[in-house]
Amino acid sequence: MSETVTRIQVGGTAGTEPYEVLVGHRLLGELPGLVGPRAKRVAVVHPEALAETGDALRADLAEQGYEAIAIQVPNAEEAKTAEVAAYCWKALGQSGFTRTDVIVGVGGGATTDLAGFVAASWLRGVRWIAVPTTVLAMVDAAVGGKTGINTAEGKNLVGAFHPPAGVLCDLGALETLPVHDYVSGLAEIIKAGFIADPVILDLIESDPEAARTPAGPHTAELIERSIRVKAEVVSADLKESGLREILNYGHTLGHAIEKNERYQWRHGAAVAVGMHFAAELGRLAGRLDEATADRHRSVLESVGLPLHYRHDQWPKLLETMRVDKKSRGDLLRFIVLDGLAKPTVLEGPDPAVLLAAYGEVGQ
Ligand SMILES: NC(=O)c1ccc[n+]([C@@H]2O[C@H](COP(=O)([O-])OP(=O)(O)OC[C@H]3O[C@@H](n4cnc5c(N)ncnc54)[C@H](O)[C@@H]3O)[C@@H](O)[C@H]2O)c1
Ligand SMILES: O=C(O)C(=O)C[C@@H](O)[C@H](O)[C@H](O)COP(=O)(O)O
Ligand SMILES: [Zn+2]
Repeated sequence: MSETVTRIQVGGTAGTEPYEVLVGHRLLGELPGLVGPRAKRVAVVHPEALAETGDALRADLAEQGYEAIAIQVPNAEEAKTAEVAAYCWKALGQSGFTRTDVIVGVGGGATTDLAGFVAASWLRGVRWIAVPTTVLAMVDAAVGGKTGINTAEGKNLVGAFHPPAGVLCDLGALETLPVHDYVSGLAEIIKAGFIADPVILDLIESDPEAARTPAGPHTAELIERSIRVKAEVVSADLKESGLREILNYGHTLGHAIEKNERYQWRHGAAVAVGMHFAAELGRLAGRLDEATADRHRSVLESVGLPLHYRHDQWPKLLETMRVDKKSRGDLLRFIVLDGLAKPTVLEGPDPAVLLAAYGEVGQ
């Protein structure tokens, strides 16, 4: 029986190179074809948790005749540092990596962000391929070419737009993902539902418990729909000159929470609280109807994502939000909804409204 592989094109407009996101099972055989004939060397960047997978990919590529090395990096957010990037640069330098050689990032969003950034910065840009192994990386991080690392001042403050040459979403990888990480990825899926594709919300609401596992009946559809949302946005606005900002829904507060928690919270969990906040902000600013704001609470809670954060942290969170990339000068800017699937920018909200919105979130 032939297996279904869905191919979603990204880019190819406004002078950008097109590439494909493949979604299906047993896709790793596609990797050598994506690496291509020009490369002599391939570096497989993987987190500690995926040491076996990283080594298996390295061995496959070596069998195909490439000089393949594996670069193991820390799990999760600990990989997104200047020190770890420098460690990767050293490994590339020592193996004689040239402009025609290729980096493969296999792992969650933290690994693909790092691997993409290393690819963007090495020799001012080499080809890279993303093999996302978490829900979140499949539907969001690995697609669209935003790469980067954190600094002491905040999240993703250093990075580059450097799209991959291809993305392989092998759904089989999700079998080993802890449920906590699986659910964290649902936050970005729910984000895609609120900003662009409400069918996503209907599918989750039809059976929230099933949505929490890769065995659920709608897993592939939820992942594919979310990728299509992302693909459409980044194809129209790769460098975030406008439309792409909608993908930051829930992230202004979410990133501040992640920093405040020293990155011990998963990104998706922080973004879930951030979306709750954005919904309240939209409602209190007179943009969003009450039913849609309530729907944020119900759908996020139904899959086990958090809605609340510490009340006493507001002054610190506000300070961090000032260096959010959407800020312009002293002007804070938030993505809010004018209604379901109608994202828009709220600039310089009244501080009293901001505080009132946090009043619904803080505990
Ligand atoms: N570039 C973008 O557009 C973009 C978009 C969304 C999120 N992000 C970034 O993505 C990161 C979050 O990514 P994430 O949620 O995938 O978390 P993650 O990368 O931190 O991975 C979570 C944990 O799961 C492990 N892991 C990964 N795949 C596994 C598997 N198949 N089985 C078992 N363990 C596995 C990882 O090693 C890690 O310990 C954040 O840094 C966020 O900023 C980037
Ligand atoms: O791709 C984008 O654009 C996004 O904003 C997607 C977000 O889910 C993602 O977390 C992204 O890394 C945030 O980017 P940042 O520019 O706010 O750091
Ligand atoms: Zn995100």
